[in-house]
Amino acid sequence: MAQKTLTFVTGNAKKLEELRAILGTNFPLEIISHKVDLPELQGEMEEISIKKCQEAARRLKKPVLIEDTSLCFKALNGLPGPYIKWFLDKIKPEGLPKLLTGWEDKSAEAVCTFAYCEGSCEDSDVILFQGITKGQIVEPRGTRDFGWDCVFQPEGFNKTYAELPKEEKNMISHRYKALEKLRKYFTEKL
Ligand SMILES: O=P(O)(O)OP(=O)(O)OP(=O)(O)OC[C@H]1O[C@@H](n2cnc3c(O)ncnc32)[C@H](O)[C@@H]1O
Ligand SMILES: [Mg+2]
Repeated sequence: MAQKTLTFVTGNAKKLEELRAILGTNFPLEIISHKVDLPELQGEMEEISIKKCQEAARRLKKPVLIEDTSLCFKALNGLPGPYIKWFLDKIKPEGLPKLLTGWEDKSAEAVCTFAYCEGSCEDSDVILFQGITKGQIVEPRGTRDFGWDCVFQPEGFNKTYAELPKEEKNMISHRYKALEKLRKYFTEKL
């Protein structure tokens, strides 16, 4: 029998690459990707992910998985948070540590929220899987191939995400932690 599929809707090829590397072959569903840059409302992380998932389901008319990533600076009460994409776009990674110039506290949380919905997708039908990795915002170091990786140094490491080998990032990252919850859910369900 053909393997069941799960459609991951994202406009970001690096997210898809990490998801495939993290889930590997030890996952009961075949992942199909659908490249759409979905509109994102303003609000709290969870609310943004729920609405993004509902919009994906409305467009594709089948069960969908989406993901939204935030980078939350403690000194700024959680900002840029879900708006990190636009900060990065305008001020580039080197601008991010500058936002914290006036603060001694450079701590931040990388938060990944996957949202899955299967059927009618009322708010209560959307299931969330969240992973958080704590770290520090530092001057850019390492490769520049993925977002803010070069300015985020995870707790317990002296390398930024961008300096760590991909396999190592994928063993400790916010995305890994969220995907472990998702894996558990689908492994038990199927
Ligand atoms: O289509 P979607 O899935 O929304 O993809 P996106 O690129 O728009 O992603 P988000 O809306 O979640 O915005 C998150 C921003 O953070 C970046 N990002 C996401 N995960 C990252 C990671 O693990 N390391 C570094 N940057 C990351 C990403 O490139 C965006 O600029
Ligand atoms: Mg987006």
